[in-house]
Amino acid sequence: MRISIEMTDSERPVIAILGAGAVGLSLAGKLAGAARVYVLCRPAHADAIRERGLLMAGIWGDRTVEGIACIAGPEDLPPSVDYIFITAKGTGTAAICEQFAGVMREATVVSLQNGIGNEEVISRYAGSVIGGTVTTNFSVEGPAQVRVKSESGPMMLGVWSGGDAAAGLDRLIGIVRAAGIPVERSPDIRAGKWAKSLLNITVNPLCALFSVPVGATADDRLRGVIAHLVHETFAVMAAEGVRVPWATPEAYLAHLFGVQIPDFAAVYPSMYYDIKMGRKTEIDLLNGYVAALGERHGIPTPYNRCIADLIRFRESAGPAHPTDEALS
Ligand SMILES: NC(=O)c1ccc[n+]([C@@H]2O[C@H](COP(=O)([O-])OP(=O)(O)OC[C@H]3O[C@@H](n4cnc5c(N)ncnc54)[C@H](O)[C@@H]3O)[C@@H](O)[C@H]2O)c1
Ligand SMILES: CC(C)(CO)[C@@H](O)C(=O)[O-]
Repeated sequence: MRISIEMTDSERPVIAILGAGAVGLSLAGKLAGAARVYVLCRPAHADAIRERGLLMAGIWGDRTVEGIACIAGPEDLPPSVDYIFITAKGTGTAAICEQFAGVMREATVVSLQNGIGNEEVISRYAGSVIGGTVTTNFSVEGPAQVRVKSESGPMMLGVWSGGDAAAGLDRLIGIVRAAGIPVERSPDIRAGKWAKSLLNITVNPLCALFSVPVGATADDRLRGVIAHLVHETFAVMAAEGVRVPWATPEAYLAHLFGVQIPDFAAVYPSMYYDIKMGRKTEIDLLNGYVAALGERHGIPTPYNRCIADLIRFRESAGPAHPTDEALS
């Protein structure tokens, strides 16, 4: 299927997507059906988008999307932007906020990033902040070429901070839904970020350390480690007053092994690609975050601390495989 987007339609909302990787490019491909989309792209993706459009494959549809505008900085954006999505890794949030600080002051900024702490950083720059989670697997297959492989729930969006966030959220949910992305309103997005992080705290580092897909973490020899990671995280969440949809660690473990791991069995999580490409991971926003909070509350978190240290060591050892720097 070939989709052309009419870019002269001034009625369409204007959306900027900052970070054109697996999530950002896939989001751009879908949102282009309902909005004027501007994407902050590295040159390899920008050149390919200008030359032949964005190639999408997988469960969000097979298509070539034209009409996406690639930008190199805030100066390339139109004067008024309705929403800014941040889809860079958490390691790049502060730098992107600095670069786009002028535009963010007036905009509603949405984070779809994994881990805890991004919205706090964004709130220091943005007029309004919407927190988000996306429990879907995306990967970059080549320049401006993405595949959406599996999904285990809708995108969740909820008010984080700022006076205009509530009104902006209703409109945004309408736009995302019109674009064909499953999305729901989160009544408590702070808890929602923790709920999503449970999956990333358990499977992401193990898959990254051992170069295995998500399904491999159901191995009997890893289940005990995962159970400790979950118990520690629940203790820290309780101390923080965070209430996730599962009342006990056991209830979440049943969901993890019964639903989420089977849903993502064949795919590799984002941290696996970071290690493969020799990039810094989001471990400080996941297991490292749990360990740091545990220390503050006097809660022992030896499993999360150990996993965080193993990942930090693995990061310092460089790429796992030859890397295509142009796409990183
Ligand atoms: N990949 C997934 O399946 C998945 C699913 C759910 C959530 N997430 C989360 O979404 C976020 C994005 O993940 P991803 O897998 O798309 O990462 P990614 O590394 O594929 O993409 C991020 C992109 O942002 C770009 N970028 C970062 N800073 C930039 C800057 N200052 N200027 C220009 N470009 C910049 C990088 O070059 C990279 O291409 C992460 O927080 C991740 O944990 C990923
Ligand atoms: C859902 C998930 C584990 C699957 O890719 C994703 O959050 C990721 O890759 O980090």
